[in-house]
Amino acid sequence: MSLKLENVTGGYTQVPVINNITFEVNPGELTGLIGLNGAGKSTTIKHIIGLMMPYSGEISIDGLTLRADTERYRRSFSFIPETPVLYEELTLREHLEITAMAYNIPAAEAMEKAMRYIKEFRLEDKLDWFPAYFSKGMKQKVMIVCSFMVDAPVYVIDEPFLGLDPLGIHSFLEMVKEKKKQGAAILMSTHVLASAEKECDNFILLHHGEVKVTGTMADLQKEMNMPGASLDELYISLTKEALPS
Ligand SMILES: Nc1ncnc2c1ncn2[C@@H]1O[C@H](COP(=O)(O)OP(=O)(O)OP(=O)(O)O)[C@@H](O)[C@H]1O
Repeated sequence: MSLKLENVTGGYTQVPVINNITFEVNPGELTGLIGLNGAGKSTTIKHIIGLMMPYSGEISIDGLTLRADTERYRRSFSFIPETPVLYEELTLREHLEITAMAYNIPAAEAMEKAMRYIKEFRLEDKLDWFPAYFSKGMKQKVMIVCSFMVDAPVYVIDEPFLGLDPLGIHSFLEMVKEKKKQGAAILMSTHVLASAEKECDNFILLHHGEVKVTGTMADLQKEMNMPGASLDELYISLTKEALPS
């Protein structure tokens, strides 16, 4: 199933932010959403996950839209936010349980799926801990486990690298590869361009709320007439007008 944005324009009540955005995230592929601070990445993601409604245009997952079938649309994707959002009064185990309930996954099956990720992140002795005792990276890992324990066709991931240690990043990337192999379409926003260049199959370069260029590294290099350029170089060139001279 693919995630499709067609001519999406949107923003906050008085502040238009994204303008006529069109792109597609295909099954089995990791697509990087790249842009400067304020480019509109989080706003785009908020529209995809249904926290905001577009002024115009359409967002669909395999033809399914939020407007037409809210519940099925919401169950078609799983989201990892940039800032972990955990319930202070629930333990790690209870977070796994409510995620299973939200997605209608039988409890035993959900725990079996979750435990693979819990072990990979070395959290198995923390199942009965409350979030107040977790570090920032541990909270981020809980969000990743809650998202990946759901077998969704689409994953939306907002800046996953910043709170994780190198071992955590390695484990996370292995999980992403596994999801890709299973055919998931994954959209990931990040500023960590070296990792994005290495790991992503496709890129969407956003600037001032508009999609400037999309495609593989080879497509971007060709489109921007910069053969052999790194993602870092392409990105800086694209945003030069925004940098101080
Ligand atoms: N709640 C809000 N109300 C009004 N405007 C907002 C709100 N949140 C963000 N914006 C504006 O929307 C624009 C895009 O912000 P957004 O958070 O989407 O950027 P981003 O690309 O995710 O940036 P970053 O890399 O810093 O996370 C910015 O101009 C920002 O000021």
